[in-house]
Amino acid sequence: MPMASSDKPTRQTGKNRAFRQSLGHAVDGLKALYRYERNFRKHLLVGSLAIVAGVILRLTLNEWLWLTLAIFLVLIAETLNTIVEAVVDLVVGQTYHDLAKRAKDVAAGGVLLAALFAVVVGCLVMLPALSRWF
Ligand SMILES: Nc1ncnc2c1ncn2[C@@H]1O[C@H](COP(=O)(O)OP(=O)(O)OP(=O)(O)O)[C@@H](O)[C@H]1O
Repeated sequence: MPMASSDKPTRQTGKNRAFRQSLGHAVDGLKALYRYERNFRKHLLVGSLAIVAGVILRLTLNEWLWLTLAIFLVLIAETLNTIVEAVVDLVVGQTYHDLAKRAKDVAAGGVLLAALFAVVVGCLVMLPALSRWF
């Protein structure tokens, strides 16, 4: 999905000079993810619900580690997918290209792998926690 090219009104193309400036651009990246990527918002919502469930079910430290790893892996995979989509669109625009399709499909496959891992972790963590709760 093409993103707007005017996200950065400053139009900076050179290196960042300060940590605060780098951090600002990283936060802009997260805002763009949230604003333009529907799947990122969905994964963020599911991850947040899993955290609420984890608090209610009083997960152990070990369970929290696995759960947060799974949540962040999905969000990072979605970030990489968005990068690939943006770069492919930048290079080929609306033109069909087999390599563009491969790049986008592989990036989407990476998100699917991370999501499957999250489902496995969710089941392995939540089921024992649920059985402790009842
Ligand atoms: N330039 C292109 N050339 C060939 N195939 C393309 C091209 N652009 C997109 N596609 C195909 O269309 C699919 C959807 O591409 P699109 O850029 O719309 O992703 P998207 O729907 O935003 O993905 P996501 O669901 O991850 O947000 C890609 O996975 C790919 O198979």
